[in-house]
Amino acid sequence: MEKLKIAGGYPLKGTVRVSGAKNSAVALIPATILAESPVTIEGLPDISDVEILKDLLEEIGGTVRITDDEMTVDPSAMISMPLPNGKVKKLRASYYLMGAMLGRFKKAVIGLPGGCHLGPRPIDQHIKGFEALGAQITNEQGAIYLRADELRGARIYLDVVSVGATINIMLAAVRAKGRTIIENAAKEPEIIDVATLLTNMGAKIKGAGTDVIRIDGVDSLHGCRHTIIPDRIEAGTYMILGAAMGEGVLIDNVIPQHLESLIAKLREMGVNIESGDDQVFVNGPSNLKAVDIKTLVYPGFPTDLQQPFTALLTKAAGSSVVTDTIYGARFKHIDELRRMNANIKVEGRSAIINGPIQLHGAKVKASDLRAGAALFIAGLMAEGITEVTGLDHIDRGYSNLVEKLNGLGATVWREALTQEELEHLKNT
Ligand SMILES: CC(=O)N[C@H]1[C@@H](OP(=O)(O)OP(=O)(O)OC[C@H]2O[C@@H](n3ccc(=O)[nH]c3=O)[C@H](O)[C@@H]2O)O[C@H](CO)[C@@H](O)[C@@H]1O
Ligand SMILES: C=C(OP(=O)(O)O)C(=O)O
Repeated sequence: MEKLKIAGGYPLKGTVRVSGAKNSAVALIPATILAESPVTIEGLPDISDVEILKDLLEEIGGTVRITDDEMTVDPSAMISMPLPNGKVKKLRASYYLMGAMLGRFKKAVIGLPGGCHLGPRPIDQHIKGFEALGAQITNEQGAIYLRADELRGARIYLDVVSVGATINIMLAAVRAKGRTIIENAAKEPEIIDVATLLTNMGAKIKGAGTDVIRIDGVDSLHGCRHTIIPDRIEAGTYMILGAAMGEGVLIDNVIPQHLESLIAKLREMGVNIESGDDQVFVNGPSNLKAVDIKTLVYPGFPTDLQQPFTALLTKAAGSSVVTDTIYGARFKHIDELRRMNANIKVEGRSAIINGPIQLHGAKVKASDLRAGAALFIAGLMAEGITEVTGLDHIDRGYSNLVEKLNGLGATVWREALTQEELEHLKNT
């Protein structure tokens, strides 16, 4: 096990290239199960979630080849192997194996997913959707058993706007008989990306990216080649970093329209942002103004950028309020930021940040992926050395982090944990 060491307080400058989107990749890879011939996905990020999904596809009989950032999956010999335990618990998106395997094999056994601990993360809307399509579902000792004699199209209204449920229902419905209509669907760009792949595989989907998606089931799907969209959360993380410490940071391979809510908030703080077709230039001024943010479903401010943004707000003059309406308990990074001298209070679903404060280097632990992002940003803002443990979380979502940060002029490196640190981590 390793920790990330950061020598903070130095300005950052230069260009950073954004990788393919984690939250697309983790749905596109399971979607390949639905095809009857090889599917190639280009531009995949080098993250552990992708590695684990590759292993899971191999466990069910797929042949997977990875070269550079391209993955080719031959799904022809796959079978509906039960996956009640093991790697499915290491990531959230293993739930997409349910929709994809139900669509192709009409049966699946998948353990309940893992992923970031952000408070309760039920999957009742996924189950409701599968049941509406005609599946019988039971939960036996933490594994979901799904079976259907036949999947039939249905009208499904989601009680909560859910990215995962929208994609999972789409995955099953492309192989159902007749028309499925998903109402109150999520509108995140990753949903459009998955719908684009499925359409290229021969599926009939209309309305992805709006709150009503219509799917006409087909008898079979075929292989194709697909290029993944850029990761708006990774791009947003580097924009926040550019605002905090940048003396001119160019973020390359980004779709600026995916980040309008973040761009608006950064401009409100006084950050200078210029956006082009697929690039955003960020220049962080020395004086930042406090702002309030409220996370919302897309196109609102993304919950996945709430934690990194909180780190930036420690530098802003005045009092800022951050409210997370999606995950009311997504504040595990706050105690760690306090260790670094931040002045933050948590009240219910909100964090109140008082600034400006000069952060100090400290030993901190990432409790989840974006808490990790908040901490490496804080480490780069702080005076002195910061050590971040919990890198397994950060490695789920940030491709080549050390190389990208050092490419901007940071001094960041990974170091093996000492025996004493390993013991301490086990006990906390
Ligand atoms: C792999 C992936 O894409 N992860 C993203 C996805 O997670 P994920 O798809 O799991 O998140 P959802 O959009 O489903 O969750 C949104 C809200 O709905 C609730 N809910 C969800 C499903 C359900 O069946 N019942 C229910 O009550 C959740 O607890 C949460 O409060 O969207 C989240 C919200 O943008 C992001 O933080 C995650 O990065
Ligand atoms: C919460 C996240 O991921 P996951 O849903 O995969 O846990 C995230 O990417 O910030």
